[in-house]
Amino acid sequence: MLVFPNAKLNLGLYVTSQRPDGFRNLESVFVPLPWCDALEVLPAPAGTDTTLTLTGIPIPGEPTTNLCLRAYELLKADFALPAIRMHLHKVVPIGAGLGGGSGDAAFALRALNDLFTLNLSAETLEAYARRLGSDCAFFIRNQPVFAYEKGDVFELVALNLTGTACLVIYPGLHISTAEAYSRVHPRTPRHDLRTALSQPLETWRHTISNDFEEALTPYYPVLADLKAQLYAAGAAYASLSGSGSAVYGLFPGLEIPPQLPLPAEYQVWAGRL
Ligand SMILES: C[C@@](CO)(OP(=O)(O)O)[C@H](O)COP(=O)(O)OP(=O)(O)OC[C@H]1O[C@@H](n2ccc(N)nc2=O)[C@H](O)[C@@H]1O
Ligand SMILES: Nc1ncnc2c1ncn2[C@@H]1O[C@H](COP(=O)(O)OP(=O)(O)O)[C@@H](O)[C@H]1O
Repeated sequence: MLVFPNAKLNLGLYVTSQRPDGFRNLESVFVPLPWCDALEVLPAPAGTDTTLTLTGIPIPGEPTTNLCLRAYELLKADFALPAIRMHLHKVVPIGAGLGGGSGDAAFALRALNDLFTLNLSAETLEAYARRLGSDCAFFIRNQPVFAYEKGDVFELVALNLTGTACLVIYPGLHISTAEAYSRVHPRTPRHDLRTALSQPLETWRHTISNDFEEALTPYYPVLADLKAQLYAAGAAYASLSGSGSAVYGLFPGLEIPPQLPLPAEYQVWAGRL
């Protein structure tokens, strides 16, 4: 079975309070971004062990800690799964605020559910996904949502950005999510995100923000430079995604987003949502 785990963008992100479990409560709207990895999951030939092979962007850490294998181990603890062969071709930048690893994990759960006819509901798959990471559950249903608590409880939002031209720029800075959270001071959101997002997209730049952007820009000034370049190129809205370091711009009036003169080592996704 071949699946294409996509990434996500955060439209607004407010870190609202510290939780007793060490995590933070947040409010954000998550939307799918069609920047995709490729993941193949097959039953292993008889008598062979489970394997994961990797190509594409190198993933830090031992392959045994890869979220795809962790997803398999999680289900295997509860169901009599046979050994499998997995291959992940990594395309989505890592430590970018695009949830690439979380998408892989959720798509691995979904693929295993389908391949071995486990008949698990989306709700049950979300419960497994939550155990792999706060972002993972979003990718089970993979539709625009208002996310709150740890970013793993959702309400559907009536937001349709399908077809909107979008440019995503990853400047090559791997910002660890834990480091990013440690630099943010939780506070009450200045705006109600759902109300702000229900207004025309052109108003968002005055009403919606990402708390990580303010906290991280002093350490990584390139984030502000990229955002300014996106606005100068005509973006109606531009922001850091998640805990960075990817910055995106939305260009609702255009068929395709503009090209920016960026260093060759930056990774860029240009297309329509
Ligand atoms: C910031 C966000 C916003 O969408 O995305 P990314 O920038 O990573 O894509 C998410 O909250 C990232 O979720 P995820 O990447 O799954 O984080 P996890 O693996 O669960 O946690 C990594 C670390 O981040 C911190 N963390 C994460 C989520 C949360 N609600 N509060 C936290 O304090 C904790 O220090 C935790 O140890
Ligand atoms: N399949 C995977 N793809 C990407 N990162 C993975 C994967 N499995 C485990 N990881 C680990 O997860 C961390 C980053 O995850 P990722 O979701 O890309 O971050 P972010 O959401 O901040 O962009 C890295 O430290 C990486 O080692």
